Amino acid sequence: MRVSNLSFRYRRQDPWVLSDVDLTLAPGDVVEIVGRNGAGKSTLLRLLAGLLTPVDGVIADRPRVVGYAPERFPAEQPFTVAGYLRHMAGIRRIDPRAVEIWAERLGMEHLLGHRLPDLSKGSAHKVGLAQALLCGPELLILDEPFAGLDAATRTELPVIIGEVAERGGTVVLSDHQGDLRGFSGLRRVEVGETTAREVAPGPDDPGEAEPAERVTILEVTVTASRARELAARLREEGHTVRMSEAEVAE
Ligand SMILES: Nc1ncnc2c1ncn2[C@@H]1O[C@H](COP(=O)(O)OP(=O)(O)OP(=O)(O)O)[C@@H](O)[C@H]1O
Repeated sequence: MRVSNLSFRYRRQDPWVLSDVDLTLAPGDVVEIVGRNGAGKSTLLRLLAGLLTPVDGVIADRPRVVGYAPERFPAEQPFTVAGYLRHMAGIRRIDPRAVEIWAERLGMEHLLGHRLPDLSKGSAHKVGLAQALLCGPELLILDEPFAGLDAATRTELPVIIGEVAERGGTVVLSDHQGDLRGFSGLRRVEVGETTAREVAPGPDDPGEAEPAERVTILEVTVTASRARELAARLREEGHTVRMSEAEVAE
């Protein structure tokens, strides 16, 4: 995906938020957008997601399936969590049973029957994350995804991000709290003074000097009835687990 000479302002009389931005994002990239408050991080994320249109310049080769989780999920909607997520799955032609799988993964199965407007801030935020992840995004855009998350989900989210990247997806996110610092291979793009430029990884990042421990993929065949329990146990131990489509359909 290539961003060329991108410029954007919200209204004709407004100052430019971004001007002449060039950026290349490759499959498997995980890119953190950094910058001070008001620098234009959310604006750039919305442009990348295709929710805003550049005033000048182009965004080419955007992947087909885009998942976007906003900084603040609009919870004032007349749905239950399950109703909303199933509806989103329907729009995206996803097996609705994937809703339960993501709900479990994000620790929100107990919320499926709750009404969206009644959710706490953190729970509403999880619904925003779930709808972005449901579609199996090739481009995943997350605006402050760690904000307000409980400890278990804060630990799980980098694993999920790693899985999306591992299967060739591109992940772009803002992360004020620094939860992704130390993520191996993390690229960083700084937004400020209307420009966006690649900057070196922060001091906590392992970068190239300290390669991540070698990993291997182990395929395990297990009866469908035991799959979820085993997957949960392996995830608790910190492993990345991906289940086959057959299990999603169980
Ligand atoms: N809908 C909008 N209409 C007009 N101006 C906007 C709109 N949204 C954002 N802006 C302006 O665009 C600029 C960039 O805002 P943006 O939200 O992208 O910054 P940010 O880096 O994400 O900030 P923060 O770190 O506080 O979330 C700011 O000056 C903001 O006031």
